[in-house]
Amino acid sequence: MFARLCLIGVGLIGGSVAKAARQQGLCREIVGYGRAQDAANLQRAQQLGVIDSYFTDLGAALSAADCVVIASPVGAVSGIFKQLQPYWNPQTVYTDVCSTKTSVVQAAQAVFGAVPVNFVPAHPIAGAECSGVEAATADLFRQRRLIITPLDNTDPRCLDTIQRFWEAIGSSVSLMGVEHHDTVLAATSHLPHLLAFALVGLLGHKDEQREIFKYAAGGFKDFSRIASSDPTMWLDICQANKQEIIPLIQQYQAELAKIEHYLHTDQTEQLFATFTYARNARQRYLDQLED
Ligand SMILES: NC(=O)C1=CN([C@@H]2O[C@H](COP(=O)(O)OP(=O)(O)OC[C@H]3O[C@@H](n4cnc5c(N)ncnc54)[C@H](O)[C@@H]3O)[C@@H](O)[C@H]2O)C=CC1
Ligand SMILES: O=C(O)C(=O)Cc1ccc(O)cc1
Repeated sequence: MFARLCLIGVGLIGGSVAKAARQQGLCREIVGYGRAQDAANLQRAQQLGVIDSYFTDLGAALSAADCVVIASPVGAVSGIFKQLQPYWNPQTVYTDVCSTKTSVVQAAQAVFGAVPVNFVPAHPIAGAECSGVEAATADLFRQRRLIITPLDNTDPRCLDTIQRFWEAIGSSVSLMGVEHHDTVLAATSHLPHLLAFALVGLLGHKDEQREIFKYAAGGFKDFSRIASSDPTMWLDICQANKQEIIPLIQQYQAELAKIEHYLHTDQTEQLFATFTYARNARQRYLDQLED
């Protein structure tokens, strides 16, 4: 499919894209690019056989690349577009894997004036609470969703290429508007991560925290897993999508206040109805996972 795949950022997601693309025979050569401070990580990625070679010189990394995947933290994307601009090649397909899409598209608009037709914004809805190339796996995206947020001017051939790439890796691809993506992901990904950070932080500050964590059951382990996620990555995501996240925090606070009120006033039926409604909603979520 590609002669040279260039990954800008070779961590959990970039490394997993590389492993999956290699396993499926989607490219002849895979190279990584990073800043001087990323060199040790890139060297490790090469040692692990995730990439064939790496560069800290962007021009060298991009040379002969027919596909470029930006797999850096959200906050680095604007700077990366600025660096890419002088080398931008109309024959190359560019894409990204970032968790927020409006910020990425706005960054491209700011640098290029209009989002280049050969840039296809994308987001794999798959990952983990761990980061780094050591955690990369070839099957991370298998049977997982991937959202592409094309723009009106996106070249259909580039869109088709990126869609086929992710399908070959095993993902189920959906197309969605850029802003709609950020609304949906704020609810199911960004808010839950914030809630996990908030709860574990709250408990961690308590004097009896050792006792609390010692006797935590499986439910706490399930709920708190994503509080092990990379704080830098989540800072970037939350800042980039705060317009969508803040109203959800407010709605969640209102929901908690309602539950608090039911408890205070012994409104058993209301409390039961609240739990039952949520349980049924989760069942609907589980049912559609099987579809
Ligand atoms: N971790 C997850 O579960 C998921 C993450 N994402 C998105 O994927 C992107 C990458 O996340 P991860 O792979 O988890 O992070 P990671 O921390 O494992 O890897 C990011 C890599 O980018 C490199 N990097 C940082 N700034 C750079 C720059 N200016 N130029 C070149 N390289 C740079 C770092 O050295 C690091 O190796 C993020 O935008 C994240 O929002 C998307 C789906 C799932
Ligand atoms: O670890 C988990 O359960 C995740 O939710 C991983 C994840 C993190 C960020 C994304 O944009 C998509 C998926």
